[in-house]
Amino acid sequence: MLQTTFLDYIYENPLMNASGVHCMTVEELTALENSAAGAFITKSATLAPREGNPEPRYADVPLGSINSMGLPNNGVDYYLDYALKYQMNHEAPLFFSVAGTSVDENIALLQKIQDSDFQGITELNLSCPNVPGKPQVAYDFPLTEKILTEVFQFFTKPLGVKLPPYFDMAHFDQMAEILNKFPLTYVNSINSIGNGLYIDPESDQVVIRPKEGFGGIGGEYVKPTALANVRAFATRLKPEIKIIGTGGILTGQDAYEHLLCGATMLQIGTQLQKEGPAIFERIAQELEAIMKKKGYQSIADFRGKVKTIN
Ligand SMILES: CC(C)(C)CCc1c(C(=O)O)[nH]c(=O)[nH]c1=O
Repeated sequence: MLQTTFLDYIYENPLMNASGVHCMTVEELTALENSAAGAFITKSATLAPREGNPEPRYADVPLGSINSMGLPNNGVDYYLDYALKYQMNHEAPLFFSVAGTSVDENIALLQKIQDSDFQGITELNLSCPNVPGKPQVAYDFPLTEKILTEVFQFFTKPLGVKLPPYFDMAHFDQMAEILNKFPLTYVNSINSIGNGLYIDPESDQVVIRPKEGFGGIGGEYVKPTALANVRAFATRLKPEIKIIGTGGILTGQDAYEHLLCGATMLQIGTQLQKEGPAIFERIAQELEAIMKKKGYQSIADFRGKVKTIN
């Protein structure tokens, strides 16, 4: 009932982890393999391993989470090694995330993947930092177009981009116009809402050490923004660019709403961090129950069919 075709492969369901959550180590990735998740993705990798920011750098809070991890990861070779082993005895394509801390590093990372035997799907995290004083890459439209132009000179494998949220109709239009120029497999929207601040009510203190407590926000807080971004891109991008919906998925109803907005695959971050991989079974069951109640046999029956008020 939840079968989902993505890039010519039929996944059991559209549910997967969001990059960064439960995907840093082989152990965590293996647990996702063994869960009810239809697919899964690795932690955004850089060329060299990175320690990341000093802890505490992640905090669960009542309505979501806040993080300023600083891109801790075991380096691209660690994840490529895992990916090449994984694809030897699994059919379902693995999603592989990369996030260079410079344009050059992004190109080097993708060149490495292009030259490898990796057969899965690559996700370029465009929330990666830019030169100090300039906004993240995905908020720098000319730079985004420059990077994608350079990438598609040599990269021929399936590629998606992970985007931060946008909050202005002109930005949806401008970003979609750029993305429509490239043979992208998908757009993953949204990444955490950048630079939020959470204060502990007991201690009057922020809850993460880096950046004086400023960090990306996930969880319930972000669903309306996530749904808007999914819908905005689903209605602006050429049909061959699919949408992966991420942000604020805690229940089957949240998953259903992302699908109504036009998402094909669904990524879960904060609530996976809170609940563990058992969440995939729960959300799959809740989503199936909603579909049954509404008389749908497949997701294709309602994907993208959110109603407006005419
Ligand atoms: C924010 C960056 C560190 C530039 C990229 C990695 C990342 C992080 C992170 O590793 O801090 N956290 C997120 O919520 N989203 C991300 O894309």
